[in-house]
Amino acid sequence: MADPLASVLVLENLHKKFGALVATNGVNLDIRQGELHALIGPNGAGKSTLIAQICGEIRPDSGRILFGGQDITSLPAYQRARMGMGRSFQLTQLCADFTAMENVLLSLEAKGGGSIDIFRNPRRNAVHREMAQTWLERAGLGDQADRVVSNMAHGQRRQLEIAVALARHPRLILLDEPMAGMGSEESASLTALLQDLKREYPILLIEHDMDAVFALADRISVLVYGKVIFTGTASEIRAHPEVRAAYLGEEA
Ligand SMILES: Nc1ncnc2c1ncn2[C@@H]1O[C@H](COP(=O)(O)OP(=O)(O)OP(=O)(O)O)[C@@H](O)[C@H]1O
Repeated sequence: MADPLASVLVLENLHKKFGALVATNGVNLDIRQGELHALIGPNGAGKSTLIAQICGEIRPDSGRILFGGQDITSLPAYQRARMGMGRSFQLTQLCADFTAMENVLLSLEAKGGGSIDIFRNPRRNAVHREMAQTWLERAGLGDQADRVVSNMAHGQRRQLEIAVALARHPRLILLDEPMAGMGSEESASLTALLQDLKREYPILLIEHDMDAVFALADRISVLVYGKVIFTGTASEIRAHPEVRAAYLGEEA
């Protein structure tokens, strides 16, 4: 049973159907303080549907979601974001015509709940610029502040999405396939960034890149047909016959 004090996020017996299709079938999962927890599973296993329920984009049919010990099952997505649920989307959420700096500034302004006036208030702008620069540096983009997003490489955009999430002081970071579409060099540099961030932020990582998963995850949960069939460390996952058969494509 998950300890709500040690766990930043707890999913209790979540169910979700789309018509007759069972996408989430009694999922129990907890993300603990200080861990990177990876969620893996074959295509169509229900990973994105689960993350959409965590974020509040899809309402579960039954079950509960606790965030920081509070029941958030019926809260809308924007309130969950305000409570510190930071998400990096599979599809980019960046403003392509703005610079990296401006994107982080927008995120800072949104966190403060103020009006979006990054181009008008010079004094606040100076303070926020300094803060935004810190987040850009943290995400490995210290020298890219004035780069317009549309001119950035794919991997840099994913790093910028992380800087945008960090600027909101997340209590949990949700990453939905951050390595998708990356070459091996970009994946390696994002893996190094996440290695660094996971010491400070609990992270739920959905990822098909198993090298990254095995390098990063403290625990891994395997989702098959909407059900978590096993949760364990990388070596436990590798040794588990049912997981090897169901997911790693080997004979049990
Ligand atoms: N809005 C929807 N309406 C109907 N069926 C849906 C909807 N969203 C997802 N599904 C179905 O639910 C199942 C789980 O899909 P989901 O996208 O969550 O899987 P996934 O594990 O994220 O897959 P992938 O790894 O390919 O992204 C699939 O069979 C999918 O077709």
